Amino acid sequence: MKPVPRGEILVSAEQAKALDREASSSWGLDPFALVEAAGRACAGVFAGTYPGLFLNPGLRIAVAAGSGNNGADAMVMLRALILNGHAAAENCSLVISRVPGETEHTPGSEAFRALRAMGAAWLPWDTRREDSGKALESADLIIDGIAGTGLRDRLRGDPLEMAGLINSLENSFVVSVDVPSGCGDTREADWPVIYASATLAVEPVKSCLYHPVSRTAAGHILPVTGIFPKELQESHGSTYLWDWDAAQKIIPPVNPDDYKYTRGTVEIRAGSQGSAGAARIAARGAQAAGAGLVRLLADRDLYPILASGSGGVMVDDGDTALSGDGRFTPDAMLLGPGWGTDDSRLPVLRRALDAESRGTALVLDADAITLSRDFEFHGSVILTPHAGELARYAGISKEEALASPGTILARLSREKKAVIIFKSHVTWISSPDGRLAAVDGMTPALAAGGSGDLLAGLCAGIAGRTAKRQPRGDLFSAAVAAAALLTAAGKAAAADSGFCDPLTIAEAAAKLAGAAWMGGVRGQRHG
Ligand SMILES: NC(=O)C1=CN([C@@H]2O[C@H](COP(=O)(O)OP(=O)(O)OC[C@H]3O[C@@H](n4cnc5c(N)ncnc54)[C@H](OP(=O)(O)O)[C@@H]3O)[C@@H](O)[C@H]2O)[C@@H](O)CC1
Ligand SMILES: Nc1ncnc2c1ncn2[C@@H]1O[C@H](COP(=O)(O)OP(=O)(O)O)[C@@H](O)[C@H]1O
Repeated sequence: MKPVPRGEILVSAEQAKALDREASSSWGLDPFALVEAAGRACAGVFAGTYPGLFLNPGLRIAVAAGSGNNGADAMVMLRALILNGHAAAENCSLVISRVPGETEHTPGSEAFRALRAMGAAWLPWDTRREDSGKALESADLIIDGIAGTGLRDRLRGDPLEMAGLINSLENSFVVSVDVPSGCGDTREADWPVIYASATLAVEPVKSCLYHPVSRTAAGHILPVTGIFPKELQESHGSTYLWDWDAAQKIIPPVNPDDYKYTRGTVEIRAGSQGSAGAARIAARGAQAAGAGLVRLLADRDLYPILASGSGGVMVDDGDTALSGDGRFTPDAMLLGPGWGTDDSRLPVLRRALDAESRGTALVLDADAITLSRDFEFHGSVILTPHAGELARYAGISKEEALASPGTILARLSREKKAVIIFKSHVTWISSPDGRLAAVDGMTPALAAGGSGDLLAGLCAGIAGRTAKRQPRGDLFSAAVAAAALLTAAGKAAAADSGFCDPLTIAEAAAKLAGAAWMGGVRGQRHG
């Protein structure tokens, strides 16, 4: 049987703890074995990713360790770096929040004793603060193991002071183990956190790393694998991290014998005075995602502008044209990019929702999200809010949305019977059936007006294409693929053209989507 394409599993701290318990009771992996495996794997991944750091024979490394297993992981990592010849024990120090008692037998106490025996300096933060500070200040590399998934509430006390000092050091490389200390499932924007250069994300990767509010603290996220059996992780995770490589596989390619009507048809209502560009970008997005026909219904005063140079998009006068009165009934509709929130839009919205109740995929973006707030959906809607729009729509603050996207979206998707794409520098996607996904963004090329219009178009294009194959098909997959495609296109366009306009990003998306969904299907029909 072919494996189902999947992203990477993301878990909450609770799920990680449940996994640890099961690993111990059913797989013979006790905490000592897990810490040993995690710490060694962290050393391997880190040394493999940053070989240049270890060219310095006098490299000074300091571990900042709390009293839990996160600190133990960090100490085992240091021990492995020393044993593998990456650092000399006499150049290494341990800054610890608590000295383990002589009779204590925990993964942390054992790792501490091993390093002490190897000759690493050790400094308790509370009684030797000045020396501890000097050890951290003079380190080229700081390994942060102050607190991981055992964090309760916001950082306080000695760990907070240690984190404050580490954040003030500009010239050292800081690598956090598992999560940057201070980062947790409930972290809010003003909670202190270590800002790491890189984070060794011990599998299963913790979802809080991808909460928009904490993502920048994690720096370069490096997955550390080979610790838990895959089956065990699968049974504890419910959220997946998708990138374009994985996401393109969940959408079927076009068929060699497809015709424009069978490749998926899309109808778009977008643009108003002052934002005609949004309509053009959205329409190009739908084409770039592979739709066979795209029809744009624009306000009468914009119609002549948009119709000229429409590049294959069928542009019509939206004041008189009705949905489905062209040559095709759309497989997917998109309402909203640059549309305005005037009440005169409501009859069109009502008709679109009527079509949605009969199974037509409906993407509601920007102004259409605001307009549809009090309407009921029927399972075929995709909403694409950014933080401000989500906050208004759900009656919460922007900060809440950015801090706890999973919880908020899961509830809202279920209540509204809609797939939701929550856009920010990390994009989160939820489905009414409980599925959750994140797409890492961190692509500043997309932080420019028009990227959201492009996403809406890509989304409608993919939804139209898949709806043609399977009426009432999986809109969640379409949404995940669209978000992953936008990010990949943003990166590709930035690499080629630097700061570029959304139509250039649309061209990059068309290239990626074409390579994924048009190649390699010779002699084979799909769907
Ligand atoms: N399956 C996995 O994911 C695996 C997980 N593994 C690893 O175990 C880690 C979890 O270890 P854990 O449960 O022992 O707790 P941990 O993160 O070390 O935190 C405890 C420390 O934090 C401190 N502290 C807490 N709250 C605080 C606050 N508000 N403000 C200040 N301090 C606070 C607390 O202080 P204390 O309460 O002692 O004063 C103590 O020092 C996990 O992240 C991963 O690295 C791997 O080894 C194997 C596989
Ligand atoms: N720094 C970033 N990294 C990754 N993606 C980003 C970043 N900034 C913005 N984006 C993406 O760009 C799009 C912007 O959408 P939106 O704010 O609606 O823009 P507009 O309304 O101007 O089209 C979203 O898909 C968002 O996820």
